[in-house]
Amino acid sequence: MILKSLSLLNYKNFDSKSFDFNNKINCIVGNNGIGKTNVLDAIYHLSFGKSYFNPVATQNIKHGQEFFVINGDYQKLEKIEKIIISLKRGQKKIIKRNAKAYDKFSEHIGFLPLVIISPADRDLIVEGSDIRRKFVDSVISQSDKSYLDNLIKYNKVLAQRNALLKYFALNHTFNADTIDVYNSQLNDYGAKIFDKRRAFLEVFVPIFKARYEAISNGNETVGLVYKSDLFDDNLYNHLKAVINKDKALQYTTIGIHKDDLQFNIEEHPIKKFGSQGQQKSFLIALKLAQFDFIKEQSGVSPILLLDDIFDKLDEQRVSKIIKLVDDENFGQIFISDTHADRTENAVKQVHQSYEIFKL
Ligand SMILES: Nc1ncnc2c1ncn2[C@@H]1O[C@H](COP(=O)(O)OP(=O)(O)OP(=O)(O)O)[C@@H](O)[C@H]1O
Repeated sequence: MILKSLSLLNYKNFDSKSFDFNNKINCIVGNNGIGKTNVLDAIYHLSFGKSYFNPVATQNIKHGQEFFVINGDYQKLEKIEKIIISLKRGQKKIIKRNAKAYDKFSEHIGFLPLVIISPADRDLIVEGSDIRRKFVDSVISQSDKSYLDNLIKYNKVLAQRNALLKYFALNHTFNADTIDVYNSQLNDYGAKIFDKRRAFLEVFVPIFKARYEAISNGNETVGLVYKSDLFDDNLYNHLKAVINKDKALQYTTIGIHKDDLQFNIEEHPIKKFGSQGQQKSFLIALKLAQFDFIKEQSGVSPILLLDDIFDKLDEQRVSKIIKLVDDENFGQIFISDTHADRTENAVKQVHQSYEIFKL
């Protein structure tokens, strides 16, 4: 799958900008703050219907403007697919594929598989469990529609149960039967999500370990450990057992929305015990494993976005990373970097087909 061309209108710092891309490697270079990451984010937007960096949709509209439009022409399985995303202040975002608007954005997820590696990935290590759950959900969702459906349904019921707990507290009342209906629904959707997460990690962990070993030359052992209350008992029983706590706190304290993925190095949390270099290698391995997994599941090479990952790395490592991604396994790659020479030198050593876009 190839992004042939991209055009932006009022997207972040761009008024109007168009690109015709190379089928293999595209390097977006320029000074700090010029908009390199914004170009990658626009490409991310086309795959996921939202920004990777700024979750507030309207903040992606250029200051002082009323709307943005992102236009991407893809070649996928010999077909041209035209994707347009537009957002006008005060209105709902629209995603169109070949001029037809999607009813549900979730239908689009996975159609244009994509993996991004960025300095912002550090949040996966330093932030709370929700970021790691989102990572797992995003990897599985790109190749499994029913997973995303179940997740959306689970979250809907969860919000209803939480609203009900608040209502009970406010009105000093309680109805066990209504809560029980929600408990059953959460149990059904939760079990499906738990099973998928467990099955996914069984396949994903060995891929991740192999990627880490290649980057670190096999010097350390790393692990990903899935933590979920559902390993002990089913969600229905758990929800019944914690009802007094839930009533007191007015929200649902147990369920797959509390699952976590522990990142370990030598069996200890990498957040506390990993060096900066080890943490960076860990994140790159995680994302390359995501790439491998999606490719294996979908049969399509995801687009790979490498945002600023060469910063603070010496030339040898830059070449090593480019070499790593430049086997035939990989499809189209987008690289952003402040150093035009550094990127070009590294890229031309390993591939003849590349394009440099100077912003
Ligand atoms: N909604 C917006 N309207 C106008 N400008 C915006 C908007 N959102 C972000 N920007 C601008 O985009 C620029 C940042 O762009 P980006 O992060 O792509 O830079 P970069 O080239 O990747 O920089 P660096 O090398 O520092 O990472 C900033 O100047 C910021 O002010």
